[in-house]
Amino acid sequence: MTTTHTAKAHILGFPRIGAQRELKFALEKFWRDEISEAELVKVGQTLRRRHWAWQSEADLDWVSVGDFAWYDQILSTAALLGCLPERFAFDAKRLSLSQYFALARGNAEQPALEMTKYFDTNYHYLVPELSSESTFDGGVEWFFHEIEDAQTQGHAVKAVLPGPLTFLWLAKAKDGYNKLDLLPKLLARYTAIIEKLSAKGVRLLQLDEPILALELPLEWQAAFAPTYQMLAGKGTQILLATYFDSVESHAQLLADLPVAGVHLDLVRAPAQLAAFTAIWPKNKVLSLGVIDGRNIWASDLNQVLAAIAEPAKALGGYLWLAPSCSLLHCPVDLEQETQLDAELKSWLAFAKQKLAELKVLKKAINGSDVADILALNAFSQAARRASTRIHNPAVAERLANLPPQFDQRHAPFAERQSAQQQRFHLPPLPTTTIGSFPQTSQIRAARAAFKQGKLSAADYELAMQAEIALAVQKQDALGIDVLVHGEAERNDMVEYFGEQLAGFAFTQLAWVQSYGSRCVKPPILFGDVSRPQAMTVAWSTYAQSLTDKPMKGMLTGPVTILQWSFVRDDQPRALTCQQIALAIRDEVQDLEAAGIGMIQIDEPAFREGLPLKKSQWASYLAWAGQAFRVSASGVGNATQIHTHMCYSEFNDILPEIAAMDADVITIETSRSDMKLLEAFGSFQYPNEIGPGVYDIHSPRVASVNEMLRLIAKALEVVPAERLWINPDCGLKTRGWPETEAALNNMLLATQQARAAIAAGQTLVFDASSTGAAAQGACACHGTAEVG
Ligand SMILES: Nc1nc2c(c(=O)[nH]1)N[C@@H](CNc1ccc(C(=O)N[C@@H](CCC(=O)N[C@@H](CCC(=O)N[C@@H](CCC(=O)O)C(=O)O)C(=O)O)C(=O)O)cc1)CN2
Ligand code: MET
Ligand SMILES: [Zn+2]
Repeated sequence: MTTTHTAKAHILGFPRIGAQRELKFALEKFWRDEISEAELVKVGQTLRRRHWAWQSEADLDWVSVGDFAWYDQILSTAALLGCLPERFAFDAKRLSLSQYFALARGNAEQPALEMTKYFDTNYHYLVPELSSESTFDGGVEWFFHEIEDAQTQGHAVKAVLPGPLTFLWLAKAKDGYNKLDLLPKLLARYTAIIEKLSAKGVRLLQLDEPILALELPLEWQAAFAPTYQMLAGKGTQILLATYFDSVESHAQLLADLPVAGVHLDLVRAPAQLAAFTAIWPKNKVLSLGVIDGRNIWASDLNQVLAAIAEPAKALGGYLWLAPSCSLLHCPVDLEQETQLDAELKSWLAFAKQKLAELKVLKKAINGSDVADILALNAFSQAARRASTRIHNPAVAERLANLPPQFDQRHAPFAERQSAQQQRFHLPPLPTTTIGSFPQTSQIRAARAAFKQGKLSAADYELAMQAEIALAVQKQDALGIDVLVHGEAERNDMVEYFGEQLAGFAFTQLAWVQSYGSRCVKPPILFGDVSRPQAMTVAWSTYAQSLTDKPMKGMLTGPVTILQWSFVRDDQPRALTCQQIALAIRDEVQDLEAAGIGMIQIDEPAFREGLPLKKSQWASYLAWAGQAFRVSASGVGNATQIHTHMCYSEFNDILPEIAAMDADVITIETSRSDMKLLEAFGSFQYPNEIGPGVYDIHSPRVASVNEMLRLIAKALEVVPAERLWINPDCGLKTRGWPETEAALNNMLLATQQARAAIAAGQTLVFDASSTGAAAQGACACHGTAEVG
C-alpha cells in the first residue's frame, strides 16, 4: 500500500576517506609531489560520486552534498565563507589546494590552524581563527561545484553545511572578542550562500547545529531564533540537524523556528522524542536519527519500528528517517571484512550497511512487505543477546568479588614517593619521553609483511627487537634518565591491546578518519573483557635487559581503550570500563613481577569521554577515575605509576585528575605556553608532574632557550622535587632526525636548569618573550641566565 504522504530517508553525511582509504593515499601522494593536483581532484570526485550512487541505490530521497572535505569540513567551511586567518595572507576566493593544505598543516612561515576534538568524538577539526576584523566575503566555490556535479549525475541534492552558530562556537576569537558580535556579518554570507543554492535549484539545506546538545549559555540559545529567521524564506528550505545528545530542553524553541524541519539523535537520547511529538507543529518535518552513526552494531529494526510507530502515524509525510549523526564516525564497508567470523559479522553494520538498513525501515514505514528481512534481523539480534561469546561468567564473578580497597594504592603518595626515590635515585628534573618513537615506514612495512604472511613471526619479532634496541641506544646516547621501549610493535595504542584481549574483535579495513589523512581502526569490543595472557611483558623486559636505567612499562588505560573502541551497546559503559580496568591491572602486576619498576598507563581520552552536558560530568568522572585506579592500584609502593594526557584542557577536572593518584602525570602544555600548569599550581596538584616542554605535532625543532623558558615557567608553580622534563606527547608521527635534535635540546635545557638549581639560583623567564629570546634576570640571590 502506498500513501501520498510517504516517509522519507536521508543521511547527515558519509565518510569521505574511502573504503580503501583512497583519499588518504591520494592526499599523501599529493603532499609528496607524487601526483598532480588534477589527479587528486579526480580521486575526490570518484569518491563523492561513488558515495552518492550508494545513497541513491538505497532509495534515499536525496544525496547529501557538502560532507566531503579535502582535510576537514570546518576548514572547508571557513574557506567557503572567506574567513581565513590574516596571518597566511591568502585570498579565499582564489585559494589553491596547496594553500588549503598549508592552513591545515602549516608552512615554512606559519604554523597550521589549531586542531582540536569535535565534541566527544575522536575526530579532530581545525579551529577557525576569528577576530573583530574578520570578514566573510566569500571564498572557494568547491561546495557549489560539488552540488552541480551531483546534479549532473541525476541526483536530488540536499546540501549540507555546519550551521552558523555551531561554526562560530567552534571558532576561536582573538583577544577575548565576543564571537557573537560577528553573527550579522556571518549571516550575510550564509544568506548569500542560500540564495545561490536556491538559484541552482537546491530545495533543501541541512545546517548542523550540534551545539544545541551542550548546556549552552543563554546568549547563544537566544541567538537561534533571530539567526534562523534571517536564513528562512530564501527559497531553499532548511533542516536544522542536532546530534550527540538530547535537545529536549529546546523543544519549543525548535518547534517555533521558521525551518522546514529538525533532526534529532534518538540513539544517544531516545527519550527526547516524546517531548517533541507532544508539541510538534503540523507541516514541519521531524527527522528521526534512529540508526547509530557512532557505532558499528546492526540496528534492531523491529525495535526501531516499534519505537516510532506512533509518531510515524502522526507525522505522515513529515517523518524522515536517518542515522543519528553523520556516518563520518563509522568505517565504510563491512563486506570487505573477509576475516571476521560470520556470526560476529551478522551483528554489524558499517556506513554502507546502514544505508541498507535505512532502506528497509523506510519501506516498512511506507507499507512495503519487508517481513523476511525483519524476521532475519530479529533472529540475529536475539542470537547476539543470547550468545555465550559475549558473556563470561568468570569476569562477572571477579567483578562481584573485588577485594576491599582494590582501587587504592597501599600507601599515600608521600610514602610512595620516598620509597620510589630510594629505589630509583633519579636526578632532580628527571627526563623522559611519552612512549612512542618514530613509526618509520620500515617498521610499518615489516608489520604489513608479517600480517600478509610474508614475514615469519620469529623474523617479525627480531625486526621489532632491533627497533627497540635502536630506540634504547639512542635514548642512552642522549642521556635520558627514564627510558621507554618505543612502541615499535604497536600499530596503534588501542588497537594493539584490542588484538590481544578477549572480548574484542579487530578488523582489516574498518578505518575511520581521525584528522586529515590520518585514520584509526578502532577494535570492536563485543563481549566481556579479560586478558588471556601477558601482552607487553616480553617487549618491556627485553628493552630493560638492554639498559641499567629504569625502563617504563607502557600501557593504554581503561578509559582510553573504551573511548577509542567500538563498544558494545548492551550494558553500561561504566561496567565495560571496569572489565577493561581489571585486564590492565593484571598486566600492570605482571610487569611489576617481571621487574619493571615504572609503569605508564596512558589516558589521553580521559577528558574526551566527558558527557557533553556538564550536569552529567560527576557520574562519569567517578566511574572513569575509579577504573583508572583499579588498573593502577595492584602494585607495591616502590613501583612508580605514570599516566599521560594530551589534547585538552584539564583545568575544570583537576581534582578528579588528582584523585587518579598516579605518582607522575605527563601532560601536554607547550602549545598553551604552560597556561594549563598555572591551574595545576594554584590547585596544588599533589603528585609529580611532567608538563610537555615542546610540541610534537610539527617537525620544527624547538630551541634550548624555548624549552628553558618553559621549564622556568613550570618551576614557578611546581617545585623542582616534583617536576619532570619531557615532550608533550609520543613521537610516533615524527622522523628520527628531528626527534633526536629536539630531545638533545631538551636535555641541554635540563642541564642548564639543573645547574641553576644546584647553584641556588632562581630561573627567571621574560614574560614578554614568546620564544627563543627568553632571558633571565634576578637581582637577589644570583642570576641564572636563561639563554
Ligand atoms: N586510536 C587512536 N586514537 C587517537 C590517537 C591514537 O594514537 N590512537 N591519537 C590521536 C590522533 N592521532 C593520530 C595520530 C596518528 C595516526 C596515524 O598515524 N594513523 C596511521 C595508521 C596507524 C596504524 O594503524 N598503522 C598500522 C597499519 C598502517 C598501514 O596502513 N599499513 C599499510 C602498509 C604501510 C607501509 O607499508 O608503510 C597497509 O597495511 O597497507 C601499522 O602500523 O601496522 C595512518 O593513518 O596512516 C592516527 C591518529 C587521537 N586519537
Ligand atoms: C595520544 S597519547 C600517546 C601516548 C603513547 N604512549 C605514545 O607515546 O604514543
Ligand atoms: Zn599524548
